[in-house]
Amino acid sequence: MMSSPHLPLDTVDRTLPLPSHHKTLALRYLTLRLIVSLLVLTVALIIPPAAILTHLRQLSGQILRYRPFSFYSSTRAASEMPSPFASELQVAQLAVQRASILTKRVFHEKAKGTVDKNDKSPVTIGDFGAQALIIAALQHNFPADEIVAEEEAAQLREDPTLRNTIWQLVKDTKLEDASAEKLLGGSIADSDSMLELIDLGNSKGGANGRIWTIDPIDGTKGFLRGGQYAVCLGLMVDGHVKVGVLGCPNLPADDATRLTADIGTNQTDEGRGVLFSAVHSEGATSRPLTAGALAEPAKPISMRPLHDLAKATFCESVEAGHSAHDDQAAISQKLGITEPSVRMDSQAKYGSIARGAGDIYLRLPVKATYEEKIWDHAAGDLIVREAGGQVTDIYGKRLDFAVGRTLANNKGVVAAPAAVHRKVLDVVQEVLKITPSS
Ligand SMILES: Nc1ncnc2c1ncn2[C@@H]1O[C@H](COP(=O)(O)O)[C@@H](O)[C@H]1OP(=O)(O)O
Repeated sequence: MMSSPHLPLDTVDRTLPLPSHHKTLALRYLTLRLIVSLLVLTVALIIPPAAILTHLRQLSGQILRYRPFSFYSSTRAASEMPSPFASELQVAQLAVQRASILTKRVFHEKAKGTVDKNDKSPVTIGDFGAQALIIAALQHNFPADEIVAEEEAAQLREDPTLRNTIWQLVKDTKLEDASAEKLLGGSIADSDSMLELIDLGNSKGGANGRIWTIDPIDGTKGFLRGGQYAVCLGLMVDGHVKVGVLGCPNLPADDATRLTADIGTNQTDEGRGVLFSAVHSEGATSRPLTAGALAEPAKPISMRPLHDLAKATFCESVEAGHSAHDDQAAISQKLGITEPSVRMDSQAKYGSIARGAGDIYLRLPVKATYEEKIWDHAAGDLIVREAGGQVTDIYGKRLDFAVGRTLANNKGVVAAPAAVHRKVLDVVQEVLKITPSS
């Protein structure tokens, strides 16, 4: 009987002898299968199945995370799934790094010792310049995203001299790494484009979609005196902060440096500059904010475990008009803290407690009507929470970034390690006479 490709398999006559070259092929095939089976058995006996799975996950993660940039360095362990915000984090870090370079130039060229400290023009120049550079990077990479930023360009449209001063700085400020600079979109085309970019920061904010928050120079007084200030960038998705980056050019680069006072006032740049970052559910990190910052691996940071609240270091604003120093002193005393508070400007306070250089940050309201701005808190709030902290307002509510350009649903800020936050909040409420119903 002839076998036919159209016959069902079980009708083929298997008793027919195979041609000899078929026999050789069959023999080779069986030998190969035997060798493969033996290999699989050996591997399975030596390496536990979980390890094989982990290896496969690592391999797929590495392939998915591959970026053709030499400076790219993810903070996630290789065994984890790729971060959904990897490119946002990378762009945000580089954008903050580039803007920080501009602010340092402004300080050294236009502020340091040369002007009356009442002259706010270095702040204006640094603010507009840093905002333009950050928005240019965001616009290049995520053109559909909205932006809530502090500055608008109307003042520059009326002042050609100021506009030109800023443009000269903006067009000359670049990252050292050419591929990183290219990733951010390179130079802005001209000064008109710069003004248009600055004005893109006019989103109303809210609970829907992707919205970036920018404070180009947070802590203007600190910036002017050569003390603490921060370049702040956060990404919110549907009202929740997912990525936060803080460039703190004047904080000590070494995470282990404990807070004493406004460290770094008018010192050189040597050993200073930190880039704090956090991605929701992925932890917080720090790395030196040097020119080639992202070449350095990011180090995970965490809040200091506080076994004895009396030994806490608490920090607060320098400006008495920004937070109630007297209430904060009373709280500190009730907690048994004997060390004086550490006063510093800007969101550098959030970064400092997140890396365990300090422990508690209190920002108790001075004016009942003041609404905190989302760009003053978005990045810092995420960085502290991802480092093991809790951040609430004085009523114990999480900061609500979903209601517009301000934190209209919150009053004040209480940030502390999660394990002791409730205790700190109890004392805050006792001193402020807040009852659960108030
Ligand atoms: N009455 C106030 N209460 C709280 N924060 C304020 C008040 N007035 C201004 N600020 C904000 O404090 C921030 C600086 O905080 P810090 O004291 O921690 O450095 C500034 O961005 C400033 O916002 P703005 O730029 O709108 O004036």
